Amino acid sequence: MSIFDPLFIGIDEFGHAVNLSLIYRNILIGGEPGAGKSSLLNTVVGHAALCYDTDLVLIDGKQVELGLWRDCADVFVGPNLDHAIDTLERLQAVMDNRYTFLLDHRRQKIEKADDIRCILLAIDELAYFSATVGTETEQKYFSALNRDIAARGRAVGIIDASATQRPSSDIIPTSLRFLFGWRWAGRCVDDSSSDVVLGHGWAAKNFSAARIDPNNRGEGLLLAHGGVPMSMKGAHMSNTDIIRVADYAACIRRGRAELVAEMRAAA
Ligand SMILES: Nc1ncnc2c1ncn2[C@@H]1O[C@H](COP(=O)(O)OP(=O)(O)OP(=O)(O)O)[C@@H](O)[C@H]1O
Repeated sequence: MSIFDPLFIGIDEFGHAVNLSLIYRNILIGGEPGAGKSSLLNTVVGHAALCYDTDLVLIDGKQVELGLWRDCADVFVGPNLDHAIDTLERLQAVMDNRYTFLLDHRRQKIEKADDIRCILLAIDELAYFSATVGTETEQKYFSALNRDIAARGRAVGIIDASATQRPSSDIIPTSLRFLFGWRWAGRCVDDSSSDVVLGHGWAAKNFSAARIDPNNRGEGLLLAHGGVPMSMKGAHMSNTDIIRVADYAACIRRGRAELVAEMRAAA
């Protein structure tokens, strides 16, 4: 699989598959606790884990939401703000190097044929790093780094997938939201929280994730290709499913790394 191909993320209200292209995009996932955010993020990470052209950078304040992918990840960050900041700084340096490459080759974005590995940056839970742990200065620095990566990373193959259970304007200011082309709102407590994820004004037009049945976990409003929020149910992998896919992905990734090392040694 390639990250340049659309990924299956669930079904719409007619039962049709919902496929989402993630390359050159970021995705914001918001909703109340239990809405199904981690489930959707796991689907995105699982797809990327199986892609031959994608590295994984996973930042998970709770550790267990994305922790099953740890063996597939190039970097796995737990509840450690210093480590998260250090990781985003390194990602920023990679991003800058890639822009230098593009400039040198008179190009504006990387393409599939470039053989440059894309990077999925997945963050669960955004508010943990931007508003809970550390000093205010560190939190602001983390947010600034994440904003920069979301703003400039897309053209150089860095995809930002961030999830939060606190869809409020202090965690997702408008300036940050607009950097996420794709947005998914699981059930939210009220219309304004739903608008924080999807964008101001959608609730007034009857697109509010506050109307989702709290028992219908995984149901959400997706703002993507069509430009209008669509109702959909996210694909869900059980713990066992994730372990199976993650073990398989770790195995093929290790195999690839060994193959590359062998080819380099032979060259
Ligand atoms: N798409 C889905 N289909 C079926 N069940 C789902 C789906 N998504 C989530 N669930 C159920 O809801 C539970 C909570 O989902 P999940 O952990 O993804 O929520 P969350 O929004 O990430 O919660 P939190 O903010 O507390 O981390 C899951 O354990 C699962 O049982």
